Amino acid sequence: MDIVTAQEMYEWDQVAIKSAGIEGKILMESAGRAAADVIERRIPEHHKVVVLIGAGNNGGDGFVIARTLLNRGYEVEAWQVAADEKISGDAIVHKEIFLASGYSLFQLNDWDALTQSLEKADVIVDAMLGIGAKGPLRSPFNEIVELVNKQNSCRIAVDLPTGVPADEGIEEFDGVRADLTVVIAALKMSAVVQHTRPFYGEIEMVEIGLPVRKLRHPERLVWQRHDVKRSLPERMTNSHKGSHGKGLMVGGSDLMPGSIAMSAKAALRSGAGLLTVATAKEVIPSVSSYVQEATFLAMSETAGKITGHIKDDLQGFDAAAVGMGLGRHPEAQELIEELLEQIEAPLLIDADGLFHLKELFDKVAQRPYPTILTPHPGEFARLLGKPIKTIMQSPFAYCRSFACKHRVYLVLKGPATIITSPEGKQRVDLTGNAGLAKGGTGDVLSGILLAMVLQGGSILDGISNGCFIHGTTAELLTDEQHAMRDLLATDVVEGLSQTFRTFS
Ligand SMILES: NC(=O)C1=CN([C@@H]2O[C@H](COP(=O)(O)OP(=O)(O)OC[C@H]3O[C@@H](n4cnc5c(N)ncnc54)[C@H](OP(=O)(O)O)[C@@H]3O)[C@@H](O)[C@H]2O)[C@@H](O)CC1
Ligand SMILES: [K+]
Repeated sequence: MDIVTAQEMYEWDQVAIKSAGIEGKILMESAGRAAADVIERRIPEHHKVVVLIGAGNNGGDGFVIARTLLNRGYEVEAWQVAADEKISGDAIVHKEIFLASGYSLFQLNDWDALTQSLEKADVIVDAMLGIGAKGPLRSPFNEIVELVNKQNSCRIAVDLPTGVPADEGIEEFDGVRADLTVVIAALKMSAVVQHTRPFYGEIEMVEIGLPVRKLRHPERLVWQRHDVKRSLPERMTNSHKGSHGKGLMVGGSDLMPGSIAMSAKAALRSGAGLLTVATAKEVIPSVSSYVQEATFLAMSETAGKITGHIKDDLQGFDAAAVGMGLGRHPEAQELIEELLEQIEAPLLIDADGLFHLKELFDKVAQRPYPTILTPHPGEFARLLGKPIKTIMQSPFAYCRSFACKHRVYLVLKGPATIITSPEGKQRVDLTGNAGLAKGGTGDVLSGILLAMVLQGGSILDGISNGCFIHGTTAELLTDEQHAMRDLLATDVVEGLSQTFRTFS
């Protein structure tokens, strides 16, 4: 599923009109009818529907929705909330069809009448503004949005909730708080950005007949189950442990032995062939009691933290991960530096491994092998030297410029995890739930990602699949055995087999 900016959506529109000869009014008819189908499926026949119609093409969709629902016998009041002379483009055509079909249109001459109508409505359809909204809402839209948000009715937005910007990066706005948004043709960026996402409510996308093969796809999409099915490497029946990669995991300390233990177990549960855990000597017994399948490399330590250099040969590994439970002591920086220089394979850096990374950016960019960074927003903010709030208002832009500049794969973790390649391709993983908001789940994710990288295929597909599998496991577990409150990172490790079975 593509994620587009308003500009990209307008370009698609032009391709449809100019290259494929699909007129705008046909697209509008398709959009409106498809949205009406969604609405019809959601509401009982006796429900009273009010459709709020603006002046542009979003309003045009509204005329089609109102007519379609009236044709199908619903009780609908269509309210044109913009002045007649403002109605523009294809919306004029659909207003004429609406009127010529014998239906009456309410106009905003009397606020009391609109208020009463909204108060009586079971469903309010918001077709006032879509991707064409610019700047803070002007009158009467600002007042109407406030009024709509006060009602107890079900609010269904068309394309995007009125007032919500389509793109990222806009902080100040007020918008309709929708229960459901029927998204037209592609997800708009704001649908997955933290501060705008809640305005959308549930999301359902409709297809409107755009010429998909002719469109320039933005290399920014939601990674879905069918993508995982298509790209997850198959396990051959004649494979052996060496066929699935030899991984190295470096981290752990006396006060955080669980991090690396869960990470290692998650890697093995996700298909890693062989795994070596390099950790402080005194930590090995507690890690090995949880992960019997791993081998160990005892690192020299001071006060329970890894301090020494890796003496062993690092050449034989197919991928490595570092940082889980490592600690933030100064010697950790030297260790990371050493791994950046010596690991001749993909290297994933997580958690405490990211703490000193700012000082090592030049080493990261110089690596001729892939580097994968998996920060949460706080860690990413530290890497960028900017406030979390600033970054989370424009996460796509910050992720892309960072990944391209430092030549890394970046996994910005969150309810909408953004995965970016060094070339700037972006995928969003929307799986998972609040059950994952717990200590240790990040370590589990790192283990899964290491295993995915070890098993071959493209790195971008592998880490996208890993994020999907991690989130889906939480969903499966909270659907069946667990509540979000009690779900633990170790449950996710043990639940992985359930998820993998859905892909076999
Ligand atoms: N493939 C496609 O693209 C398809 C698109 N489709 C649909 O078209 C929608 C995009 O339509 P669009 O471009 O006409 O913009 P739209 O959202 O209706 O807004 C424009 C109106 O808003 C007004 N306005 C702006 N800012 C404002 C503010 N702050 N406060 C108040 N008013 C403000 C502006 O007024 P103006 O600034 O011009 O005075 C103008 O009247 C899209 O979301 C989808 O639903 C489908 O039909 C089929 C295919
Ligand atoms: K809308």
